Amino acid sequence: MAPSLHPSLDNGITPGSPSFSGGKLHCLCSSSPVEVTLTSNVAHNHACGCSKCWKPSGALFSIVGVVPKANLSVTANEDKLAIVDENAAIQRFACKECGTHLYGRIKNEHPFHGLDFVHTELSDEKGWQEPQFAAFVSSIIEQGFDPSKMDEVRGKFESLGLETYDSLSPALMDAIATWTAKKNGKL
Ligand SMILES: N[C@@H](CCC(=O)N[C@@H](CS)C(=O)NCC(=O)O)C(=O)O
Ligand SMILES: [Zn+2]
Ligand SMILES: [Zn+2]
Repeated sequence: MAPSLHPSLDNGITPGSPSFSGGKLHCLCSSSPVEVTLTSNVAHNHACGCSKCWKPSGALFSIVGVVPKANLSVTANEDKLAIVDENAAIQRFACKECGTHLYGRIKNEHPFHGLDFVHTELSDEKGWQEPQFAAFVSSIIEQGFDPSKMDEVRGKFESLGLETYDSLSPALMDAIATWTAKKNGKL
């Protein structure tokens, strides 16, 4: 049996709606959940296998997309949030009670500065952009996944129509390289 990737991938992908214009995310606390309101859909939504992105229990991958930070606000119980790792490029704000990551923000100079990283599965609304690709796939081995089963994992993504990468997608890697070249005066 193919390994479980993520609940929103295992039974097929539900396409998002191009006219969807945002909604609310909640942490998993049964009382006083943290609420984040987004005023746009996400972009670049993807599966991430890295060790830092929040995954639901039992999932091998995170599903994470971006919104401009101006489109994100914490609208309830912000006092429950704390930064997971102050030194990471992405400062991930997690609920201190249930551990769910509500959003990740890039604090310093960075190609993705101005974008926030969010997990749309934390919303009850339908229409969020569907996952577009899988990133940092080989990183699941670092967390203890059996390397001999990687073909099954990549095959499952392929059957879903998603390309797999061991860093980010070519479009995002090109965006990072362009930013770096401009910073260094090469472009
Ligand atoms: N192999 C590493 C990869 C970590 C990594 O580079 N993650 C990417 C994708 S989320 C990143 O941009 N990280 C920046 C950060 O976490 O601040 C791991 O699994 O921890
Ligand atoms: Zn919580
Ligand atoms: Zn990640």
